Amino acid sequence: MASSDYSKELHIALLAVQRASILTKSVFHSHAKGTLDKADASPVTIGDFGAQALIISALQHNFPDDEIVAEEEAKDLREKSKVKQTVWDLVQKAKLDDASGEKELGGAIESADSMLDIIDKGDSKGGSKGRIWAIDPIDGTKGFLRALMVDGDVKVGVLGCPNLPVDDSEALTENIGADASDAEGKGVLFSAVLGKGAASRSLGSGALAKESKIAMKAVTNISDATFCESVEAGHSSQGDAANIAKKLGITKPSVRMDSQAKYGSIARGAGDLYLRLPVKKDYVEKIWDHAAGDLIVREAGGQVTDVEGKRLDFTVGRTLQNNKGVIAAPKDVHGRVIEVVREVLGSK
Ligand SMILES: Nc1ncnc2c1ncn2[C@@H]1O[C@H](COP(=O)(O)O)[C@@H](OP(=O)(O)O)[C@H]1O
Ligand SMILES: [Mg+2]
Ligand SMILES: [Mg+2]
Ligand SMILES: [Mg+2]
Repeated sequence: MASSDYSKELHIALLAVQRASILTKSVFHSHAKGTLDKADASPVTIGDFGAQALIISALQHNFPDDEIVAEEEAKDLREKSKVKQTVWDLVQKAKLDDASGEKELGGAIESADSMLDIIDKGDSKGGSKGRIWAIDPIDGTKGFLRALMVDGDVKVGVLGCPNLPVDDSEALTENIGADASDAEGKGVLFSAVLGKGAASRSLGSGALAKESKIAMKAVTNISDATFCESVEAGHSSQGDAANIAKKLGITKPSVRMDSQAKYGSIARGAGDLYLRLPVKKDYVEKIWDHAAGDLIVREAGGQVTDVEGKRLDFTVGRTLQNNKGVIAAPKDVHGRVIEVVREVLGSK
């Protein structure tokens, strides 16, 4: 039975991210060598399917009664046997260096067909009752996210960021996009448990590394703040962000970064604000893009809301249909940021 302090959930989620990152690294490396057939499916898609299968298999082994909301579905794989085989080959090879960790995750998946069924176990409708995991097998091409919600509250959040340095003094000096290199020695895992603070550790491929507590940086003068936003202009309005920054007196250029690495970066004080400003009126954010980041930033001393200042509501299904955009900032300055966000968005 699951423990009440969520230590087992955290441990399994962390190990599962490490195992999934072994697979995604191998996808990116084989793609670089041109061994994957791009005409069949993009390497990112292959990585997404494989990572989702590995993660759900680990969660099911440990928490068989939990529901899972995951981004991908196996439909396309069922129709394309060649891609299915490619994913299956990758999944069979992705193992932790550490045999005891591999055992804790339930070991290998039985067959290619059971892999497809496992991928489709991520089809929960979500909601406000019971234990539900939210999973993004690969986010913004190279991050990983998982979070456990219980009765609509995020209790455990884990983010894997293979392209962020473990030491935050190096972070936010450059824009980190989809093509950032996957150099050895890089990679960080962020995590949080509700009420117990946030931590980071290096992302490895076997037993878990030792964690260090993280906290947001205090912002005494908001004009000195650094803000992050999406690399993709279609995901967050960079024009609105520039206007908001200007009104706050911010002169530093924004740091553009893929994935929920933005949440992890501000949570450890490498950067201060995360602005995600709606581009399309009808786009609804997905819970797997935000559940872990929301908890990690709040446990590091921040506040996370939508553009109107409402907390993100994870209880209404697979999407955040009650929210628009995301504004994350240290608690003390969050209210001021929202004021300016409303001014700028309201005057459009
Ligand atoms: N029009 C849109 N507005 C906001 N987010 C969008 C979007 N279209 C896609 N996304 C989401 O943005 C995520 C990446 O976020 P970011 O821009 O911060 O890197 C994508 O995750 P996936 O890459 O997992 O599909 C996707 O879910
Ligand atoms: Mg996607
Ligand atoms: Mg995503
Ligand atoms: Mg994804």
